[in-house]
Formats: sequence, C-alpha cells, structure tokens
Amino acid sequence: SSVFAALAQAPEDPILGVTVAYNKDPSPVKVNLGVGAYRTEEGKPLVLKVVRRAEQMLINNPSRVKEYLPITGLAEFNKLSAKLIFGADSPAIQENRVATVQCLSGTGSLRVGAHYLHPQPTWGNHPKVFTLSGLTVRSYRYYDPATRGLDFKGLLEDLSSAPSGSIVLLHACAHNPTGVDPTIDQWEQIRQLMRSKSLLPFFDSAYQGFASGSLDKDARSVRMFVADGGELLMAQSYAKNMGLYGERVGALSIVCGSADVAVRVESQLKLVIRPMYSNPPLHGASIVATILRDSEMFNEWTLELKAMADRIISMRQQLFDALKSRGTPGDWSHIIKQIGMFTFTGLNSEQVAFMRQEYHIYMTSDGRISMAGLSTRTVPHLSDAIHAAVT
Ligand SMILES: Cc1ncc(COP(=O)(O)O)c(CN[C@@](C)(CC(=O)O)C(=O)O)c1O
Repeated sequence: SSVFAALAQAPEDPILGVTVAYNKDPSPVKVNLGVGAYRTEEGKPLVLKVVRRAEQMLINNPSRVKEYLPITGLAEFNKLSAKLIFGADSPAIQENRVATVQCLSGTGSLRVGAHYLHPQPTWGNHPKVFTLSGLTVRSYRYYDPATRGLDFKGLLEDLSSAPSGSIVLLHACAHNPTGVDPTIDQWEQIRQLMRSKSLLPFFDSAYQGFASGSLDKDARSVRMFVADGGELLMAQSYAKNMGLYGERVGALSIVCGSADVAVRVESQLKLVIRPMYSNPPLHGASIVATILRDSEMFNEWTLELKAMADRIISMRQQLFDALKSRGTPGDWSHIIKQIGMFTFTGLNSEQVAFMRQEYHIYMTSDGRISMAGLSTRTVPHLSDAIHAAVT
C-alpha cells in the first residue's frame, strides 16, 4: 500500500492543460491557441537571433564558471532589468531607492513579492492573528463583457472601497486574458486614486514591448507611478519578450521611499528567497545581461521584439477581416482593439468545447486565444470554426 493511496487526482491547469489536450490530438488540422507562447508564421517556437548570439558569446567565454549566484541573483542583470522597466533616467534609480532581486521568471517574482508582503509575524501570537486575517485575495471589476472593454467605473468604485493599505495587482500592459488596457488618462486617474488611499501597487510586467512593439511605451503606466515618488512592487518576466520561457528569467523590484529603506527591503527579500530556492539560475540571466549591456545587441533585440509584436497585430487584422468576409454574426471589432498576446473572444465554454471537438481548435475555456498561435495558414480554419460556433 502507499502512503499516498488516499490522494485524489488533481485537475489539469486551466492554461497549461490546454497544451496537454492539444498534444494528445492526432488531427492534422489541430491548432493550439492556448498558452501564450510566441509561434512563427510556420507555427514554430522562436529563439531570437540575438539570444543565440549571446549564448554563443557565453559559451566562447573561457573564464565563465558555474558558481552559485548570490541569493539576490546576478547583480548586473538586476541593475539592467530595473533600468529597462523604470527607464534609464528614473529618479528612483538615481536616488538608489530600488531593491531588485532576480527571481524564477514572472511567476517567481510574483511569488516572492507576495510572500514578502505577507506580514512578517514577530510576537508568537501574531501567526494566529495573521493567518486568520492574512492576505485575503479580493478582485476588483475590470472587464465589461457588454463592451468587451474596460469597466472603468466599476474599477474605480472597487478601488475606492478597498481598505487603505491594500495591495493592488496591476498588469503593466497587455492585460491577460482580456487584452484590454486602461488609456494613459485612465491610468492617471487610477494612480491618483491609489495614492490618495495609500493602496500599494504591485505591477506585473510579463509583456513589455510585446503589446505596442515599444519597450518604453509599454512601461508608461509603471513610470507614471514611479515619477510621483511613491512606492510599488514590480514583477518582470523575460519569458515572452526575450523568448526565454523555459530559462525562467525574471526580477522583482521594490521601489522604496528612501535608499536606506531599499537596503533593508533587500535584506528582508533575502530571508524569503533563501529558504524558498536559495539562489536563482545563472544561464538565462547571463543571456539577458549580455544583450541589455551592449547597445548594438539591445537594438537588435528591439527589432526582433517589434517583429513579433507586429506579427501578432497582423494576425488580429487577418482574423477580423476573415470573420467580416464570412459575415459571421456579431461585432468582432474587439479583435483589433485589444492589445498584446491574447484576444478575449467572448466565446462561451460550450462554443469553446464545440470548436475543440469539431475543428480541433484549442483555447482556454474562458474564450481566450493566443494570437501568437495563429498564422496566415490557420486563420481561415479558425474563422470557419468561430463562424460555425456562433451561427
Ligand atoms: C500576466 C502574466 N504574469 C505572469 C506570467 C508568468 O510568466 P512566467 O512565469 O513564465 O514569466 C504570465 C504567463 N502567462 C502565460 C503566457 C503562461 C502561463 O500561464 O504560465 C499564459 O498563457 O497566460 C502572465 O500572462
């Protein structure tokens, strides 16, 4: 008998489980629009040329060793990552108010940040008090199914009623799964409200440069908050914009009120990381540092990044045109209005299941499709499936 005999079968992950189902499907016309991982026109994963070049340089470097990194990770990677998201001219960086630690990609950055924010109990009774009143997760209104756009009024109302000191998770750009981002004016209203109520922003930036094709444009929301001198947390991922998915490369930055607070914050982050995974992996961070430190490689990266963003935008236009040419019932303009990796189609779970069974189209049950999974070749097949699903 087994000590695990009573264990129940856990369900597949709602997002990564779509790829599991896709891989099992023998159909020659199957299309995977589940996980938000970039694919080329030929439907293949892409390793950026500049990444291959950086790896070659690393391999050719005879003095390279495989020693442990410090708990906080590769220092140069941390500095360059903060500069990338906050801007080279960021006042917070100039005043040494940013504590950055390399983490296991975006998820790892969010996890370390969340762990750090969970109050550090001191008195023996604190754990009971905090576990009873620990970090409770509540959601705020964001997406309006009627307009397939932002429920801005609902968002402001919910943030207005959040208790002062609450932590608010915000997508820096390319909101997942809706593809709906606040406008710059709406971000300014969100910033003012949050600062007036002392709500602590926790930004999640998994698609910088992927949404608009511009690294700086996609960081505007974050930089508005940093410019006001307030504090925030920032989780960065290089999975998508540098195509380093499996290397698990990311960073958590905490912008603090002063330099001496930043020093103490970094020391506390080390207490979270050391017992969690001790220190992060070397290879991916070395690739990123090699690219970000060299202006010529940085420029080559921005060109490849823009090409990926542009291909996704062209897929939006092609899908929209294909549905219009079929006279598919419904307003599909949200396909070209939404931004980033995903389109939130508005298809319901029955329609998603129908498209999987009859057309071998794979997407998450909430109707989200990864536009990067599409190509000129597969747009007609997807449009036929959507047309059949809604008529
Ligand atoms: C908003 C957001 N934050 C963080 C992450 C985590 O990325 P990382 O840990 O790989 O850096 C993702 C990835 N979301 C994907 C692309 C993949 C996934 O679900 O893991 C998605 O399909 O939604 C994301 O969409």
